Amino acid sequence: MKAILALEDGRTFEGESFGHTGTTTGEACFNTSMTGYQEVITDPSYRGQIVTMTYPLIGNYGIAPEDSESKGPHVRGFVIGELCKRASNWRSNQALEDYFAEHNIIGIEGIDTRALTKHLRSAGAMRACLTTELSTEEAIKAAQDAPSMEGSDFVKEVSTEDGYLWEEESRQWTIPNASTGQVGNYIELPPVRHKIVAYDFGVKHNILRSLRQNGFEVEVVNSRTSAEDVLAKNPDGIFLSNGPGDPAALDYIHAEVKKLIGKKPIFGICLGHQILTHAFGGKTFKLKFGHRGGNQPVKDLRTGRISITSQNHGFATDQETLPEDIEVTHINLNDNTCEGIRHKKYPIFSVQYHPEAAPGPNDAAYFFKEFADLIDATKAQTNA
Ligand SMILES: NC(=O)CC[C@H](N)C(=O)O
Repeated sequence: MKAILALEDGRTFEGESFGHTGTTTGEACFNTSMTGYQEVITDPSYRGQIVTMTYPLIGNYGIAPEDSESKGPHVRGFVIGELCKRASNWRSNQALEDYFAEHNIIGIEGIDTRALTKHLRSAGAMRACLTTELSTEEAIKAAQDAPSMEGSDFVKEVSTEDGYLWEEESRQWTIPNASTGQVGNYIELPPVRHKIVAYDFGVKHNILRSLRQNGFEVEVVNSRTSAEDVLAKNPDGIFLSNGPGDPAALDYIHAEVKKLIGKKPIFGICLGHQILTHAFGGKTFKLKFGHRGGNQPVKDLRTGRISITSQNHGFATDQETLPEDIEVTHINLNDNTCEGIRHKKYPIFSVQYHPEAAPGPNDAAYFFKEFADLIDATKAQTNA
């Protein structure tokens, strides 16, 4: 069916819908990863966004249940150049189109995603409307009437209702075993060394998996859990997850995290890093068009080492607002924005990017081990 993507500044694109039909609005953004569309679609941090993939052909390996980063899709709409009609992958059990139809997600193909991306890069992030039923004028109006990403709290929509213990399935996929027919190859998990509590602001499964694979037992809790309740569990450390929306709109979370500073080792990723920024008394701001993809260069200022990282964020820490006690440890080499911080006195650090990848490079995977080492050092100090 004919579909229209309209931006709030009046620019429009026409294409064909796939999956669901109807009308949806959200913030238009682009992701430059060459693979990993399923991880992007199911990453809760994309809540409220209409995502464009710059890679020209999408859907070629279908959907495989184990590759989802959460229980279902979170994007508000999906914009691509060309949809591959026939998925080819032995692990896939569904075509992207059918997955979208099942979950009521509107996709649009046949879009000049290069022109759209260049426009967003020069004009900045914008609200958008994706529709199969409105006229062009109506669609532009709907984009203009959509709520802004700034000030939006989407964490309350994606956090787990009840707490749970992460059960690691430790599966590393390989080709099917020819003699047993079994698919998947199970890796041995290390014994549990540390028990931590993870705040779920929209956590990706591969973060929980990476933590477990580094010797953590992970108890996941709702985003509204009080600092008192977390400390009552007496964890060895606390993890602050990624998540959607504007980090500045989460005062009720900043206040709880503030109470945890100096009490336990803390590690934060993406939204977790931005929440720590606020808890330290710093501020975040909206980037012009965000960092989303698998090739973002980050420099570790302490070692000079450069990592190619997986990223997905539209806001960033304002370095000028950080108090004396906080050191900027990492910067993005494309625009020099803050990508990592560390407390000078307490065992607390965070990164703006995604060491768990999924999708993207694994250069930064060492942070999970660093967190384990930091807890070891803290325990040794307390026992000394
Ligand atoms: N991946 C994330 O945690 C994203 C954090 C935040 N929602 C941002 O866009 O900056």
